[in-house]
Amino acid sequence: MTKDINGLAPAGPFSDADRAAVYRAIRLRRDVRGQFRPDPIDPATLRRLLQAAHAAPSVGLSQPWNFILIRAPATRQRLHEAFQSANAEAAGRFPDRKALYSSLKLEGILESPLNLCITCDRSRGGAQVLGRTHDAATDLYSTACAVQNLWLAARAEGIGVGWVSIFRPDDLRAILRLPDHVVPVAYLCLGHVTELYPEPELQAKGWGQRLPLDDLIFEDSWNSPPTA
Ligand SMILES: Cc1cc2c(cc1C)N(C[C@H](O)[C@H](O)[C@H](O)COP(=O)(O)O)c1[nH]c(=O)[nH]c(=O)c1N2
Repeated sequence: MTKDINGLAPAGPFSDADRAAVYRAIRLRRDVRGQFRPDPIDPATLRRLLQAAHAAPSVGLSQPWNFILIRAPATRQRLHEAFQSANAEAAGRFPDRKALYSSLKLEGILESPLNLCITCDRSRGGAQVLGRTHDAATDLYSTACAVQNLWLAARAEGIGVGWVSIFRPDDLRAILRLPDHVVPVAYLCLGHVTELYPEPELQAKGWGQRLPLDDLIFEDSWNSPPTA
């Protein structure tokens, strides 16, 4: 990219086609549980996905993430068992919808060719991090930004991503041998996909619905009426 004399790069809008591609990736990104193909993700593609994650914004440029690539079948088996145990407990938290809950597939730990845990090192950047001085959670938010970057890039690459959060955190810590200062933010299943739901799967299966955007927009304060 060319630089101007102040060291800044041009920042005009993308071309129509490029803009459409960005919005398309956002619109067509899905959480994937059951559509993974078993063929591996080639190293160059995986590298692009990790580069996309690593390009995320982070508080004070602290880049608190690490990427744990999980391929070993024995490790995945243990994680799958940890999921099953937590998921059985979770089903009991929805007594009125237990049958529907239990019918949902909520992970692809064993079917996907790659699992990836994105962690947040809460000590990264030292005791004081610019921008984190008054909100300690901002390192976790930064890590979530990395997850979303990867998720969108993966959609563009034809790689499905599924986020699995139904684990007892101590199980994840023990299996992945995480030190105390490292938080497992996202456990992801990755693999090629040829078909995706056109809408959130949880919507297609009657668990929930996307809320109308206009109901979520306030002006100036929480108590203002919706703008619509
Ligand atoms: C922090 C977090 C945690 C989870 C999820 C997402 C996020 C952001 N999602 C995926 C979630 O169900 C999904 O994103 C929504 O249903 C919307 O669907 P699409 O992502 O648009 O397909 C998810 N899905 C699932 O099957 N098992 C899970 O444990 C989780 N956990």
